[in-house]
Amino acid sequence: MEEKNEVTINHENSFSIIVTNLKKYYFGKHEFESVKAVDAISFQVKKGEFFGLLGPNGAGKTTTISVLTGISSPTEGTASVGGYDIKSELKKIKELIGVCPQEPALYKFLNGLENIEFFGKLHQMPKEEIQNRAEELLKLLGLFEARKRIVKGYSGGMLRQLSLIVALINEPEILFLDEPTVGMDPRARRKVWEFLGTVKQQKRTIILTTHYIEEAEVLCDRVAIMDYGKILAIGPPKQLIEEYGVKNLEEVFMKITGRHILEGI
Ligand SMILES: Nc1ncnc2c1ncn2[C@@H]1O[C@H](COP(=O)(O)OP(=O)(O)OP(=O)(O)O)[C@@H](O)[C@H]1O
Repeated sequence: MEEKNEVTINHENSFSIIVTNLKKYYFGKHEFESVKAVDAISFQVKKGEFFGLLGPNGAGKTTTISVLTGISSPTEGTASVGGYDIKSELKKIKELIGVCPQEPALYKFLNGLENIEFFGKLHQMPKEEIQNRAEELLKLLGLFEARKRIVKGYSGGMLRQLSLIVALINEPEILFLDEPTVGMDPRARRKVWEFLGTVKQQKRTIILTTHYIEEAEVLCDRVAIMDYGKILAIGPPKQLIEEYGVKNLEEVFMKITGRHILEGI
């Protein structure tokens, strides 16, 4: 049930992301070592949409984000982000996006606020703007009190929250979140969901990867269910649940694959 589209790079169109027949293969020395991490996927994300890539470990979610954000190059296929081509206009794309990677990339020996300031300066933001934005985001995520603590002492959940703030510091039009709540306790997870609800109201486009069913159902306008590099189903959570005549997205996945999403995690 893939959405097929020809990529037409149009900076005024209503799509933030257009992915067409995208492939990312990792080649090993031997055939059996090669992996089709992303295997001919096509989808579009509308401006302002909260779009989820939902699937088990190894489904190809992170690889998809890596290709769309220029961390790795595609084996085949095309994609545009913010109207710019991922192969030839990466510099423009970098100006539009914020990325919250699966492994937070922060400076452990700086405190939380210093980390935010560092990344704000990289974006050439004025000092006062960085301060104001940092304060607002730290308060929204409940990290304000910990802002002057060295990051080395942060818990895994706090590191993810700080990583989220860093990804948002420059007010990106398009936000990529790779498993933003992994390892968080339910309270911290709900706090982040609430926060992301606020971010969504700011009309940003958000692409989230997750293997948490509830996260996809609560946050996403539409989800693409991925497995073994392919998109198996795509649509609004409620619509998919109805279409497959089941109770939740976990059961949609089960109905298609005969497996649980969380199997093996
Ligand atoms: N650099 C790499 N070299 C070889 N294989 C890779 C590489 N990166 C990812 N893979 C493989 O590609 C497939 C997809 O991995 P990917 O990390 O994109 O999945 P995922 O859905 O994000 O899962 P997870 O949530 O566990 O990160 C997996 O089989 C993985 O082992």
